[in-house]
Amino acid sequence: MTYALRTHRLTKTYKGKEVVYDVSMNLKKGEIYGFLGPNGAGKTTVMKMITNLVKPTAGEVEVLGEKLTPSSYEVLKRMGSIIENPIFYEKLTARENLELHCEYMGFYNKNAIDEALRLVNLKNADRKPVKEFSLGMKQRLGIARAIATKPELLILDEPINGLDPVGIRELRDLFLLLSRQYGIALLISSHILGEMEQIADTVGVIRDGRLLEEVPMETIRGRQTDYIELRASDGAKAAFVLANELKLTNFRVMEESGLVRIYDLRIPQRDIAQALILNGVSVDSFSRKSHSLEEYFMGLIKGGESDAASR
Ligand SMILES: Nc1ncnc2c1ncn2[C@@H]1O[C@H](COP(=O)(O)OP(=O)(O)OP(=O)(O)O)[C@@H](O)[C@H]1O
Repeated sequence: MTYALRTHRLTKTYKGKEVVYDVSMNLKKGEIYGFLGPNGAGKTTVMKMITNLVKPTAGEVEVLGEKLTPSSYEVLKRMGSIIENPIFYEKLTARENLELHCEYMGFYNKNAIDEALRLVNLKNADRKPVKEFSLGMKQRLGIARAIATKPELLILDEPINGLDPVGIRELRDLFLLLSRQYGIALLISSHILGEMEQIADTVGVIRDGRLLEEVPMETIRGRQTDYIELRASDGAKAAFVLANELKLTNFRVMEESGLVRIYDLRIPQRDIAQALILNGVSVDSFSRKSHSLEEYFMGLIKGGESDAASR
């Protein structure tokens, strides 16, 4: 197996406090890795260590098979990144910003700049000064800058933050294109789980500086369970009908106000609705659902919290 990026027991301590502890991540070539965690979990610190902006207290980073050292200039050229908000020369145009960056990186190639602007859909805006750009355009320009030097690995810290739904969709399509057509591996941090669910191949969940889990999306999908969710006028009464009239055991009343989830899908929805109504329970909504990444993630985070509380 060839990896684009691996970290081995990466640890960072600030003033005696471990903000990242023992993080071992494995990002395969060409894949999209969703790096998920709540605010303050340590995502940016991990990414700064990966890009050599911060020195690890302990542990190692391996980029494209090479161990990172303070003088790893060559391998770092094969990696593009946006950590925190990308900063540009505001008075210069998109193209001028990219030209300066490529020259600085020792990689000047007009075609690569054209292609990067085209890929992020800024070809028509390339003569505008950056100060006239929207947040979404700036994010896309940041990505154009990161890919103009043809990297094999991209590190993107919360690229979706603050974007509207259209901006998010554009970036999602771009990430898929970069990974699937250009074979670039992407490490993308986010706390917007729904977005990662749609594009990630692997998900790593970090909380309190610790990597709680690293798992292929396929495995999470395999764990998903379908259920019927209904909102009844009376949760307790609905439970009584489900247990006694329909002989169901695998269901849960989520809220006393009447939100019920039924995991046993053998009885048709129509029969369930009928039994409830005949027994004086009205049903406001009825739908078939499945556990999303959001619920999986919340389960992990909450599991952590209750462990901590019981310690
Ligand atoms: N230079 C520093 N000195 C001291 N503490 C720091 C420093 N940088 C980060 N921290 C702390 O490390 C923890 C992790 O921060 P980090 O920015 O890595 O989290 P994050 O997951 O990226 O969160 P966010 O999404 O809010 O940026 C936080 O408690 C933060 O206050």
